[in-house]
Amino acid sequence: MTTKILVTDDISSAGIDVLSTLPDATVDVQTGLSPSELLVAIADADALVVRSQTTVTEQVIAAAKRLKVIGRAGVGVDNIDLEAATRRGILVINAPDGNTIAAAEHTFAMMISLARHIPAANRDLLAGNWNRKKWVGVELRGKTLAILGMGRIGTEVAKRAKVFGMTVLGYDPFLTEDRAQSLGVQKSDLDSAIRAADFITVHTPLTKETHHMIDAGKIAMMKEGVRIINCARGGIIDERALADALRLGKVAGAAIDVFESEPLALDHPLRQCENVILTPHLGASTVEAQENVAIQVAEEIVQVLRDDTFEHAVNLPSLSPRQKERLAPYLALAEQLGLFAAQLAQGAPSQMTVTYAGDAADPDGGYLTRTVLKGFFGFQYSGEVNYVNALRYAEDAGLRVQEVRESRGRVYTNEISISFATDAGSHRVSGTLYSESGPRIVELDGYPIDMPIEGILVYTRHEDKPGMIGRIGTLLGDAQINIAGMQVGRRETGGEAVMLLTVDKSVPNNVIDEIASHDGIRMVRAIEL
Ligand SMILES: NC(=O)C1=CN([C@@H]2O[C@H](COP(=O)(O)OP(=O)(O)OC[C@H]3O[C@@H](n4cnc5c(N)ncnc54)[C@H](O)[C@@H]3O)[C@@H](O)[C@H]2O)C=CC1
Ligand SMILES: O=C(O)C(=O)COP(=O)(O)O
Repeated sequence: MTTKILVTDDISSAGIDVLSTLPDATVDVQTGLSPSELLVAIADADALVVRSQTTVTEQVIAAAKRLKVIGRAGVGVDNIDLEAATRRGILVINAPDGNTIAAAEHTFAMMISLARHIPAANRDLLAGNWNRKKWVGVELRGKTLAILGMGRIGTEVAKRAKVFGMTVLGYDPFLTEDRAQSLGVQKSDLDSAIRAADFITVHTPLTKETHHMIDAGKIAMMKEGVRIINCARGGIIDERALADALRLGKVAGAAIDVFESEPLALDHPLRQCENVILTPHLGASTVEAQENVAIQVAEEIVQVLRDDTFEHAVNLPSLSPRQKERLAPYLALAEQLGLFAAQLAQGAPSQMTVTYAGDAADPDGGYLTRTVLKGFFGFQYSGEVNYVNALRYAEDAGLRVQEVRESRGRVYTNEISISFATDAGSHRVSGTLYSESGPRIVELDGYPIDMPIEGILVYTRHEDKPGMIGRIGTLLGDAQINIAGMQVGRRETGGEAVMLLTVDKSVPNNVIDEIASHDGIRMVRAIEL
C-alpha cells in the first residue's frame, strides 16, 4: 500500500520536495478544506502536515484510520488536539526553531512601528496629509521592556532590545538567574514586570495557564500609556479587555499579530481602535522561515515514516543520539518483561514498580518505562499500544507506575525488575541483558532463574515434593507438547518450588487447567513472548 502524506496548509515547496523523496509515497496537497472535507481526506492518510490554519480536532483524529504522525511546520501546536493524538498513539512533531528569527524580527518591527506610529503616519500621508506634529513618537532607548516567556523567540527579542538600549525584564518560570544574567535580562515575576514596563511583549505558548494571562486586572496594574505586543498566540491577552483599555487610553498602543479567532472577524472591537497595528498572523511569514520549517518538518516526517526516528516530538520525549544508542539493547528486554508481566498478572494491578539497576539505571526520560508498558498493555491491545500512548493506557487502567533507579544491580551489572500486586497475588519478574546472549529472565517471584526471555513458557509454583516435575511433564507430553528447556528453583527443601519450562508449541487452556487442578500445584501460567 502506498503511503499518503496529506498537506492541508500552504507550506514551502522545499518541504514538498523533501516529502516527495519518500519511496512509494504520494504527497496530497489540499489546502483550504472545510471540516467535513478534512474528515474525508484524512481517512487514509499516514501523515498530516499543517501550519496554524488547519484545526486538528478529536473528530479529525478519530476519522484518521492510518495516521502515524502529524507534522506542524512551525512552533505552536495549539491547533492540534494533542491529548486525542496521544491517546491514539499518533506522534506530533514540530519545527521548533525554524521561524524563531522571523517571529522575533516581526515583534521588533511591531515595537518600532508602535513607538513611531509608522502604519498610522503612512495611512495619513497616503490620504493626502502631511502631519509632522501628529505623529511624534517615543524612543526605545532607556525604556523598559517586559518579555513574558523567555524561550527561543523571547530570547531573540531580548538580545535585540539590549542593542536598542532598553532595560529588559524577563518573566518565565524556566529562566534561571545565570541565563538571565548572561543575556543582560533582569529575571522578574509577572506582576513586577508588567508594573514596571513601558512595552510588554508575550512569547509563551497558548496553554490553560497562559490563556488570558493578560486580562483586565493585569492591564489595570500597568503604567498609563503602556504599549503591548502579541506575536505569540491569540488568547494569551484578553482581546476585549485590551480593546477597552486602548479606547480609554490606558494602553497607548497595541500591536497584535495573532487572534483568539482567525481570520479576525470584521466586527472585532480591535478593528475599531485607532492606536492598534494588526497583522494577519505574519510572524513566521518570511521566505527563510517558511523554507526552514517546511524542510525541518518534512525531513522528520520522512524519518518517522521510514524508520520511526524523530527529534522534535511534542508528545514523546526526544532522546539524544547517545541516549538512543545506550537504550537500544534494553528496549527488547523491557518490552519482553512487560509482556511477561502481563501474562503473569491475573486481574489488573493498581500499582507497578519498575526498578532499573546498574547500567540500566541511567536517566532516559521515562523511555524504558514506556517500553515496559507497551509490552504490558500490548498483550491485551496488541498493535494499538506504542511509545506515544503507553502512559495513557496505564492511566486509563488506573495503574500507577513508579520508577526506581539503583546504582548497582543485586547480582547483575544491569537489571530491570517489574513488581506489582493484584487481588490474585504479588509478582516480581527481573531480567538482565547479557552482551553475548541477549535478554534473559533472572528472577521470578523471588526465585533465581536463568533463561532467555523468549518463546513459549510454562511457569508453575508448586509444593516441593517428589513427582511434581514428572507429572507436569507427563501432562504436557500427553498433549503432544515437547519440552525444550527447564529451570527449577526453591528456597528450602519441602517448601515451595518453581519451574519455568520452554515448550515447542502453545499450551491450550484445557492443559493449563489440568495442570492447575493437580494436587500440589499452586499456580500455573502459560506465557507467550
Ligand atoms: N506569530 C507567529 O507567527 C508565531 C508565533 N509563535 C508563537 O510563539 C510561541 C513561543 O515560541 P518559542 O519561543 O519558539 O517557544 P519556546 O518553547 O522556545 O518558548 C516558550 C517559553 O514560554 C515559557 N512559558 C510557558 N508557559 C509560561 C507561563 N505560564 N508563563 C511564562 N512563561 C511561560 C516557556 O518556559 C518557554 O521558555 C509559540 O508557542 C507560538 O505560539 C511562534 C512562531 C511564530
Ligand atoms: O509557528 C507558529 O507557532 C506560528 O504561529 C506560525 O504560524 P503559521 O505557520 O504561519 O500559520
